[in-house]
Amino acid sequence: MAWRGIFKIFSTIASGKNNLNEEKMDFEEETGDRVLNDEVELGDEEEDGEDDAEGDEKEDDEEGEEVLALPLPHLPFFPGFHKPVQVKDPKLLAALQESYAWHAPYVGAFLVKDEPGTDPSLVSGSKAEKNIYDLKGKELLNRLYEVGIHAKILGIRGDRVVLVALGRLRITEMVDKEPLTVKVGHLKDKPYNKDDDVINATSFEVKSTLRDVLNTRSYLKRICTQYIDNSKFSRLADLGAVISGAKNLQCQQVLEELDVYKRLKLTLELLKKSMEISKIPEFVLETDAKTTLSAAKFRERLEGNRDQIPLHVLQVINEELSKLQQFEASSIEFNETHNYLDWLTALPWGIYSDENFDVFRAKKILDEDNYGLADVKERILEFIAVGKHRGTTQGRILCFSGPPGVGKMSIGRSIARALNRKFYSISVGGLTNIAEIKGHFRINVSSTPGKMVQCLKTVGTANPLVLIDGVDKLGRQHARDLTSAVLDLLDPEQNAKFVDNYFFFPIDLSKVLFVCTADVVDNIPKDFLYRMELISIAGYVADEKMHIVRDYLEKSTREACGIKPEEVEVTDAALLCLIEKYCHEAGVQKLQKHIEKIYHKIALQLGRQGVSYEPAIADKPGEALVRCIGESSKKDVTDSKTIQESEATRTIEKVVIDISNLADFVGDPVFNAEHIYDQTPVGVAMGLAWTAMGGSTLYIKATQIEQGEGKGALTLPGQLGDVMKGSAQLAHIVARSMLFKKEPDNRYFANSKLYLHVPLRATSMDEPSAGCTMITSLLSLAMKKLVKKDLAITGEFTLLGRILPIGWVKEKTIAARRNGVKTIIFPLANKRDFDELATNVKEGLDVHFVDDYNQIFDIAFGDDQETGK
Ligand SMILES: Nc1ncnc2c1ncn2[C@@H]1O[C@H](COP(=O)(O)OP(=O)(O)OP(=O)(O)O)[C@@H](O)[C@H]1O
Repeated sequence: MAWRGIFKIFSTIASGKNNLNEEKMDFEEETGDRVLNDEVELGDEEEDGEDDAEGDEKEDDEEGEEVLALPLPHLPFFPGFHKPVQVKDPKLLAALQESYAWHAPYVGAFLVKDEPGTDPSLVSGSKAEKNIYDLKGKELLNRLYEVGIHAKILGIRGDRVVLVALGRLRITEMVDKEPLTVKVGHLKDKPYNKDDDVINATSFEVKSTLRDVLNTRSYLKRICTQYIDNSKFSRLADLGAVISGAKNLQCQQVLEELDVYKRLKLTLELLKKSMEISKIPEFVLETDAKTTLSAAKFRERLEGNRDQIPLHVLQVINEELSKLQQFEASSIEFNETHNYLDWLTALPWGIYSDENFDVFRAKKILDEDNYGLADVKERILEFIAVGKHRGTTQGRILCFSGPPGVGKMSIGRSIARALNRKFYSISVGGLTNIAEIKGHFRINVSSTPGKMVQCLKTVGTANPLVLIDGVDKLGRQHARDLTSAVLDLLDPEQNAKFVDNYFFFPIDLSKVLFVCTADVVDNIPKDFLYRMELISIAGYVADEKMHIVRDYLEKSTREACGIKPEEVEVTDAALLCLIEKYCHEAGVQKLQKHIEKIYHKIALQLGRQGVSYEPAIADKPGEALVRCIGESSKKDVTDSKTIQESEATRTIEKVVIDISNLADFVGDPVFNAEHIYDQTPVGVAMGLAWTAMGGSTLYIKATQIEQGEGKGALTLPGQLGDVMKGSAQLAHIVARSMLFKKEPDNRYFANSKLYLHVPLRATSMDEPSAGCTMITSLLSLAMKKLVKKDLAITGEFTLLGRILPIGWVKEKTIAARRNGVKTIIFPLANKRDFDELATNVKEGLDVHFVDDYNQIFDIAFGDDQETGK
């Protein structure tokens, strides 16, 4: 600290010496580099004659003065104080020298804001200083706080300029770009009544806290004490801010506050915090070894961000540290308090990662982590771009919906990476108790805080991206209070004051960015829905899965298993077989599991693989010998000495996985209930459905269970929901009237008791889109005609003969492609939905859009259709 030197300069000014340049030189010689620090110096309040605010004055009373703008990268300073500033911009320095020489030694000094994207509460000079010297004109102007100090140059030596602050001012406009010159308006404090009890009481408290702080800093006490008693309220507030040692943003807030009462309050808070911090080291000296060690550990943790810890938390820390001192080191109370302090001091108070809004970088990251999903990525880029304009991404909650394994979590992780936020996920589906969110009350040693606090401790920053995984699982199986606890987390009104039961004081979660995922949107509790922006991910067709497995899943699994690319080859045919025959899913979760299974087996085989004594037989020198694992695994060399000796001539036998040996790694293909028939038999038609697992194909099957004159009836599976039951009955009526038109003599429906089977898995979403498929299967049975091969039909039918649109067009189309469907019939009203799909999803499909069942009839039972007789 350069306070001794500072005091000398102050005395110089106070003693009325005019040759400040000379004095400054003495000062520098005596204090050396310390003058480079951003220390401020107490000047003579009366000498500069400013800031006589008590009781008078209007704001901005002197408009229009032009001054050079001097950026202050570290701390603002206050009227009545002196400050040496290093000026690194040669043009600005020359201009300052000229002003000084021409006896117009006035300048505007403005604190530099941190770089855009940096959290303003994370104050650090280096961040502010970074690149500031490259900025000119408007760019520089935008990086300066508008409110600054009107200062007089007292002397210049080299690139160091000594200033005394005269008063506050505000930039009104830019006059010159280089060096930056601005027009300013002078600011005066708002009028106030100096006899007011409240302001007097506050100033009294400021003085007393200031004295307490000074008692811990004897080097300042001597210089400052006289000013405490003699300063006006406004100057007292400024003095307090400086002595508190607060960082730039907090001091800037004091500088900008023209209401003297509010300024005193701000300063009081800063001083109290400074006081609390100063208590911690005192304690450490007084206690026993174990407690000292613990306290030292806690103190060390707080070291970096002391100033960012809220006052109420500091108070709790100090109280708990005092308690710790009173307990036996082996007592339960000691351990309880120790745990509590451990949590308290491990939280990232005021530590934020710098948010990055660069959309080009974000796009690169999203592409690096996730294949395809162009529309989803575009939405995310929009989200980031809006965040850039607003200065924050807070307040909007994205919710990714879609079946398992479509990459919802992976996208969330990429957003965190793109925004430069830490990532943490909380699966709410697995929560059983509100305490998992809100924490346990501190009643015993094993009590812990809730997930959110655990998250902050784990990630080490106060602004992570937290993925709430499975919001659709809330509500149904959970107690109402757990659901509302999660809701409070997401609510910007509530989460700034989130109270974890373990701490019992508010923790600010307002800087956390929440993103949610859900499998089924319809199951998301309503209270959540209206806060969210839904982005759905439908699933992947085979060629997309091929890219994902080749470029992402295989690569990451191979790396995780420590296998080199040259040691293994999984052929395209094997991967395609895996996709088509083993993994009938919308996402790639099963595929990932199968790839892991394959690679674990490969790792074992490579581990068992012997070492060849012969030189590698390869086309090119150094190339690995490629041989099928079946042949090679017979070699079993176990002698480790021999292995070491033969390292130099080691032959890597590449494991090749093809269709022929795929089953050795993943077993036989699984039964695919979505594709049972190559050609559906009479009475069976294929429909398209949507379930929580994504789109799927399903077979609707009509069977005759009884025959006889006048026996016409329809029986349905018991598990069918009301909507589907209604659809089936309507389908029976429509099919009967259709048959009468097509084959008037056919009395099949009148004389047959039928059973209409709908697969259980398709009935979970009780909806009417299978209506047209039901009619078709009934007609197929009645006319003994096969339905066109590889045809899937979806559409709701009304009694009036209209075909109504259905939902989940993308999901259903993907499911159709996955199950070898060649022709799809969609309602005409869904044409637009289909047209909007990506080309690779629509590829190779013959799609018909209809608004009348006759059109379906013609496609399904066209002239070339075989009869099933
Ligand atoms: N488009 C994609 N590109 C690359 N990898 C993907 C893609 N989609 C999914 N994956 C990968 O598939 C795996 C499963 O994805 P993820 O866990 O993100 O799915 P999810 O939709 O969140 O599933 P769940 O609902 O079961 O939680 C991850 O390894 C993920 O990286």
